[in-house]
Amino acid sequence: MSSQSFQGPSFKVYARWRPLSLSEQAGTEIERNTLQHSNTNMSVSLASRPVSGRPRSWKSAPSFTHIFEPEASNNDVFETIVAPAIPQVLSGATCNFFAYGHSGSGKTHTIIGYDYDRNENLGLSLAVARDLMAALDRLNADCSADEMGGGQSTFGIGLRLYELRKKSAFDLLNKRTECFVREGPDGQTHIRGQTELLDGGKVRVRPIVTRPYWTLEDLRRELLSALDLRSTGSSTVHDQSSRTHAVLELEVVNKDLLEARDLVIERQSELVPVAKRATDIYLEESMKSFIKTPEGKYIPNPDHPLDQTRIDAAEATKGEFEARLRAAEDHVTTVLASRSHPSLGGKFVFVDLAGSEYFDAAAGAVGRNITPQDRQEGRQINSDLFALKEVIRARAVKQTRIPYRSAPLTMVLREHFTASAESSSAMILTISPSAEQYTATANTLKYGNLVGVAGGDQMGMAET
Ligand SMILES: Nc1ncnc2c1ncn2[C@@H]1O[C@H](COP(=O)(O)OP(=O)(O)OP(=O)(O)O)[C@@H](O)[C@H]1O
Repeated sequence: MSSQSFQGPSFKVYARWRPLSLSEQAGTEIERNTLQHSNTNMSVSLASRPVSGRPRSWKSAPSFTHIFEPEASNNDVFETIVAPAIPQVLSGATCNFFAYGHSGSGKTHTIIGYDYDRNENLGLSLAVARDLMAALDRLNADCSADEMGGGQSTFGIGLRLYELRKKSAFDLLNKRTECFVREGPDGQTHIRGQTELLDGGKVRVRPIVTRPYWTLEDLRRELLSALDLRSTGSSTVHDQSSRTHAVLELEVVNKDLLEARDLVIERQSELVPVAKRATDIYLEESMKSFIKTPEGKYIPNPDHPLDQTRIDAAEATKGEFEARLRAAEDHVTTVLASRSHPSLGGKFVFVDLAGSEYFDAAAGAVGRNITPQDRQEGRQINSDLFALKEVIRARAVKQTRIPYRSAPLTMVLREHFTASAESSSAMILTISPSAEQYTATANTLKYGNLVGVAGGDQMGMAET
């Protein structure tokens, strides 16, 4: 397997043929041909000549950085696509990897894997967790002796794992608690859980949970048990899991960073009752200080002039709590900026994208009636995938306005795309060579081709 280097910030698209499954081996295979172009990209052409029905064929642009044959192991894919990004993450960058393919095409096999005992078979996320943890162990060993053994600066991996479905995120590290994707007044997207009422009128809204791990064994055990919570179990087109995008984040953290972020949540919860009290006082004073005349007009109330001092005092208290929140937010920035090592905050993000084939009656993939809810979910998934492609295109051509707000998926991905100037992203298309899966395979490659053309080196793409 030739190893290619991960070059710069452009968006790369890879395709991975899986082997025929036992049940598919009796049937025919898609005729396929891969062509290496001088711009180092590859194109693929497909044909299917069914015994009955009309023959079909399709040819891509040279939009694929590499196409893996069915014999490629998970380790081959890891070494080619993900391992070269480890130094970037260790220098604080965010690297994103998307898996896209129809049900049963090998997304879980690629991202998580099914055999955890052999290095060769580990999925990309577990393999990178292994190498990242080993690199962090080496960094920790370089730290001063008093920081060892769970010290404030000791590096570990912060894991976040959730499923996105429409505007909701289900937190798999927190019993699948439903969280909501919203844009805050600061223009940033926040994924926040249910509101908790605490003593003293405090209101806490927790973000998606980040669980820190200091050993690979702990991370692996918890990750696998959290994955059991993914919507339904079996690998069929009826899977709920096919209708959600699963997001898995591995971030370099230390206790300083985690505590600084916890303090922001604490300060936010303290601010809520104080801000509410300031609003209540303003409304109360405004209502008391005016009376309605028999003609229906509002005039100042001579018995209760507006108590501006009371309003100002409540606003001043609110201002103090807002300043405390800003200080906590600034502290997070300071922790990241004053990091003893640039790794802190570096991140791998894996996104297992929902496919739209479930809803494509024409593909013949659906074994039951499509309900209006199915259709609505299908439209949402299609609009997420379209929005993702458009974001990738806008970034590639350095458009001033990137349409992150077009869909919940891109709203959530925005922080990962913009986390660091050096961020790198790639998409891995998983495809089946079985002729029975021709439509689904061609649809996957067509989407990847659009993404590759949209996000690739424009000069290179022009060459066909
Ligand atoms: N490259 C591969 N090499 C060997 N086996 C593979 C490969 N890709 C997939 N498989 C096998 O094919 C089956 C289906 O793969 P997998 O569960 O990863 O599909 P999926 O795309 O995640 O499906 P779903 O979306 O329904 O969850 C599994 O038994 C898996 O081990």
